[in-house]
Amino acid sequence: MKILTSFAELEQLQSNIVYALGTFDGLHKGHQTVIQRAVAEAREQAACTVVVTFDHHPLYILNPERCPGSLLQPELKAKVLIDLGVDFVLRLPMTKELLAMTADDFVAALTVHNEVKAFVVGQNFTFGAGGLGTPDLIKALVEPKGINVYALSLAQCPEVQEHVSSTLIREAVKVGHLELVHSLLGRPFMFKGTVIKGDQRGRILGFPTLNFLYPKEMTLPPDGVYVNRVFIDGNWCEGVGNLGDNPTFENQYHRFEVHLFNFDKMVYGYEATIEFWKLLRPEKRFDSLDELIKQMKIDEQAAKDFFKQK
Ligand SMILES: Cc1cc2nc3c(=O)[nH]c(=O)nc-3n(C[C@H](O)[C@H](O)[C@H](O)COP(=O)(O)O)c2cc1C
Ligand SMILES: Nc1ncnc2c1ncn2[C@@H]1O[C@H](COP(=O)(O)OP(=O)(O)O)[C@@H](O)[C@H]1O
Repeated sequence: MKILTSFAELEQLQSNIVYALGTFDGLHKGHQTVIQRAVAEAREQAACTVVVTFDHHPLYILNPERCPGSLLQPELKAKVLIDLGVDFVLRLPMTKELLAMTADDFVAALTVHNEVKAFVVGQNFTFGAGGLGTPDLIKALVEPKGINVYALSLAQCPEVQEHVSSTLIREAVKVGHLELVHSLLGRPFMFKGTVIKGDQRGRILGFPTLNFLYPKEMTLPPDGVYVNRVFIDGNWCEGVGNLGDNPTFENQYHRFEVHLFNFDKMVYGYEATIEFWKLLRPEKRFDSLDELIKQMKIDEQAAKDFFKQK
């Protein structure tokens, strides 16, 4: 899969194209339906699939304070898109100029220089200046040229009787409903980070932990203790983690740390991917180390039981 970042790079593409359009934050089940349809259509038409998306949410430019947290970092997003069979991603930098581009100009930029076979979008997709571009507008502009437009109905979420949306998933992450999030994403909620040095206290407590700074652009789950799986040093490991600022101790900072079962290696500086499977309990302040250790043992057993029953 190749990532393009400008219309100029897109123009160089010689092959027939099927587009999937969307912001696609999280690549949830609804997004996956749109992209899978584009990939299938491209195969039928001997075309390549180009997913057109943006590097940031529009509010990142318009009103950064209100910009929602992301559900998937770019590197992990690329991996999901590769697994879906996508050939190209046109990841447009979100800028004032792009936001001012009319919907007609946006469609023209995707069609004037390329041989396009089809567009696939979700029914509620809007784009272009003022969000005035709709699936019907794409149809009006390109169907006369023999280009098919498929506006797919929205994937429904049986758990809450609403359609699957990035907003719904963000809200579920923020309150710690990680099992619902898992079901709506079709995979666990995850982030990627680098192992940093902590206070070197974990090993003394009998619970060495990998420490990470939680990525600030990502939607933040509540502080608490989680069942996790971690990809590190080429393997997936099960574990139990804590997100928070360790109120039992003085002079702490907000971080995520995870104790892995069946792991015994020094991995400072390594990259890891951390999955969140379930919130076990809120973080709390303990009056003594013994009480904290006693609770960590209970947490460890709860996480092991979770994986055993899965
Ligand atoms: C399963 C688990 C549960 C934890 N729960 C709490 C907690 O409720 N309150 C707290 O202050 N710290 C909690 N911690 C964080 C520990 O205080 C921390 O891992 C320990 O102090 C080691 O820190 P270090 O890795 O910086 O050396 C938890 C850690 C783990 C692994
Ligand atoms: N089972 C394990 N789970 C997590 N980290 C482990 C484990 N065994 C060894 N380690 C290593 O020990 C380090 C954690 O030890 P710890 O005393 O908690 O130090 P720190 O506070 O720097 O994280 C990790 O960064 C990792 O390299």
